[in-house]
Amino acid sequence: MDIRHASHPDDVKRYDTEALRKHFLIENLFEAGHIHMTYTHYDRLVIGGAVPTEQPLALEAPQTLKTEYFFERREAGFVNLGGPAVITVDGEKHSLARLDALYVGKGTKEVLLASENAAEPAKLYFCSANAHHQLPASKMAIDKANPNHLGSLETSNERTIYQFIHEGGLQSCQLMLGITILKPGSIWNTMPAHLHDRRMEAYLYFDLNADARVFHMMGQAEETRHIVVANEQGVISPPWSIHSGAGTSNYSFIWAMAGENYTFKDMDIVQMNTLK
Ligand SMILES: O=C(O)C(=O)C[C@H](O)C(=O)CO
Ligand SMILES: [Zn+2]
Repeated sequence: MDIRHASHPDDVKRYDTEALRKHFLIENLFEAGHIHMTYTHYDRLVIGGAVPTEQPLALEAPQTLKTEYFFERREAGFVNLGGPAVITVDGEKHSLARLDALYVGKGTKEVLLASENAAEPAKLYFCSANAHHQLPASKMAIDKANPNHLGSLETSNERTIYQFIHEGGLQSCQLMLGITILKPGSIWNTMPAHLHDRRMEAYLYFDLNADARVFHMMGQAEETRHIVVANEQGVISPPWSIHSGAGTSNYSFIWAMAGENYTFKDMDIVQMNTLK
C-alpha cells in the first residue's frame, strides 16, 4: 500500500517537480494480475487499480486499514476501463462493460474482481472512502448516468460529465464519482477553476495516446503548479487546491470526491484575475 500524507499549502509552495509528483501523482495503478492501492490521508480515500487475468483477484484489507476485511468500515465505487468485467459481491455477480460503474457498500465481506475473458482483461479503477451506514451494491451503465453537457469548442472545453455516485444516482455515504469525457478538439477541464475546501478530489486521466499528456493544474489559486500526467495515471487533489487540466489532445477522466458534504454543485468558482 502506497501511503500519501496530507500537505499544507504553505509547504507545497516550496515543492519542486519531484516533490509534487511524489506527493500527488499516482503513476502505476494497473498491472496484469495485481491490485495496486494508494491511501491518501485526505479524507482517507483509497485509490486503486486491478487487472484480473486468468484468476479473480480478491479485494482484501491491506495491513494499513487494520480491519478484518476491506469493506468493514468502507464503501467504494468501481469503473471498468478494460474488457468485460465481473465483480462478485458476497456471491452476487455484477457484469460491467467498459465505463460501467458499481457501488459496493459497507459490511460487504467478499469482493472478487474478474475478467470475463483473460485475453481481453478488465481494468478496474476504484475509489473507496470511510462509510458508517450499509447501502446495497448497485450498478449503473454509462448510458444511465446523468449527463451534464458543459463548455464549448470555442473555449476548447466542450465535455460531458456523467454522474454515477451522487445524490441523484447510486447512493453512498460520502463518496461521489463520475466520468468526464472531452469532445475531440477540446482540451481543458474545469476552467474556470473551482475550489471546495470541504471535499478532496481524485482524478484518473485515461483515453490518452501513449505520447499525449495532460498538464494537471493544482495549488492555491494565487500560487498554481502543474504536474504532467500520462495515460491512466491519477492525481490527488487536496481540498485547498484547484484541479484543472489542459491536454495535448482530448481525453477522459474519472473524478471522485469524499468529505464534508454531498453536494456536487458545491464549487467556489475562482475568478480569472485571481489565478496566478
Ligand atoms: O470537467 C469538469 O469540469 C469536471 O469533471 C469537474 C469535476 O467533476 C469536479 O471538479 C467536481 O467538483
Ligand atoms: Zn472539483
